[in-house]
Amino acid sequence: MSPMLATRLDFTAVLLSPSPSPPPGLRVRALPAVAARTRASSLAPRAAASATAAVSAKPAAVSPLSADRTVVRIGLPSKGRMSEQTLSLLKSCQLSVRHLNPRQYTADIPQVPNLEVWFQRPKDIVRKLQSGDLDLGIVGFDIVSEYGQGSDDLVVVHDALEFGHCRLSLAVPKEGIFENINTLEDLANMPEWTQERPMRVVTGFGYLGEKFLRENGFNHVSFLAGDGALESYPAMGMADVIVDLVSSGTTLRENNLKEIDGGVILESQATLVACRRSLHKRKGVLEITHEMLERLEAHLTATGELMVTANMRGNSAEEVAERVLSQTSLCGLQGPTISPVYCSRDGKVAVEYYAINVVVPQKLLYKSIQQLRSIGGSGVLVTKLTYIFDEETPRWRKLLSELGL
Ligand SMILES: Nc1ncnc2c1ncn2[C@@H]1O[C@H](COP(=O)(O)OP(=O)(O)OP(=O)(O)O)[C@@H](O)[C@H]1O
Ligand SMILES: O=P(O)(O)OC[C@H]1O[C@H](OP(=O)(O)OP(=O)(O)O)[C@H](O)[C@@H]1O
Ligand SMILES: [Mg+2]
Repeated sequence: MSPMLATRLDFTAVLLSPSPSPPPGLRVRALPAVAARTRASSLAPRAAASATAAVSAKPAAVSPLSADRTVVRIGLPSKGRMSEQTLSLLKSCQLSVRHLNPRQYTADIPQVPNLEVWFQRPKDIVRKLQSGDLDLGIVGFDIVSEYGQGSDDLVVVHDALEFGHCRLSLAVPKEGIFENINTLEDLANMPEWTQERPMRVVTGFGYLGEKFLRENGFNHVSFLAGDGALESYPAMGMADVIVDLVSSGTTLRENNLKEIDGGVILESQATLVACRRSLHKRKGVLEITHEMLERLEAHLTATGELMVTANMRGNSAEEVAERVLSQTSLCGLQGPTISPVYCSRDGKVAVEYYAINVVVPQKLLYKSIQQLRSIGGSGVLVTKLTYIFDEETPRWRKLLSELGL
């Protein structure tokens, strides 16, 4: 069977009929704001927020939560580039996954006794979270949005796990009839697209792609579903434009394609997602979610920060503090910690040196060392940080309020 499935969608017809309402029992809500973040690039995600707007969604097969399952389940990507990075992030949070046999789809995290790991394809993680067969999952926001379709069954617990960064973007050929097409508006207004000859779009993101083009005034569009190497389709004459993930932009460039202004549909990175009903009803899910969230937040806050310790001669802690605070790179999280270093002088306890502990961003390390030296710092030690736990976890508070707890 052909790996592709051609879907022809004439928007003239689609737009004339009223949008179907969401099926009963499926409240469509805005997903968290990863998509709405603005990017520094000139390709502003014009309709990024639209990917979160209310739309019709097919109901997932929602089964009642199985009451006889007492163990909590998390789904992790079984393949693809997210798989290794997910395991490595969990390991950095002391949540190492013990996977005895690579052909087995289950594993565990010894640190969290009541948690079972299931390796699944990313799209299946989303589907199984919706059906309640998984309670938690780590998956890209692109997959959550495409397969979750705004469903209220899913709750994004952590929206920025800081890996798997990419964007879902529309791209067109650089040359030929697209040579002077630089914006979404230019593309929509091309006289070439008619009911008989619609703009042919190839994508693996049929739901998001269709919704984006419909909401941006495209009238004559047909879709072709493709799984990979989509950048080859225009050159093969099989599609006019593509809607696919872009990270560095290399694949587009190497295949003579370009992004256009307003063509970014969604910004994505890895997220921790939960099944709403599990959070409410399954024993242990909320507690495990809390622990994972605390560890992930504290670890990601600590990433890129270093602890710098140095000794400095001085008459008092205050006098040393004054010197340290005069340097802009040495202010730490809440100012430096300064403590006396005790030594024995003529049989008595004396203080000649003070130890300074300060957390500095990794990128300011060298500047901080220079500043420490300039005010008399010596014996500088630099340590990586595993966690920075704040007084409270903002995302936990947000989750509780989202759950009405
Ligand atoms: N080029 C990229 N750079 C960074 N992250 C990406 C890139 N492409 C995809 N991703 C992210 O990684 C996730 C997994 O994509 P990947 O292509 O590795 O696996 P897959 O889609 O399961 O495999 P396949 O493409 O073979 O079907 C995507 O859903 C997306 O969130
Ligand atoms: O902007 P870039 O950094 O070049 O990355 C973008 C490419 O990465 C993904 O493909 P992948 O490597 O997963 O191959 P696939 O097409 O087989 O899925 C995506 O589908 C693009 O083709
Ligand atoms: Mg891929």
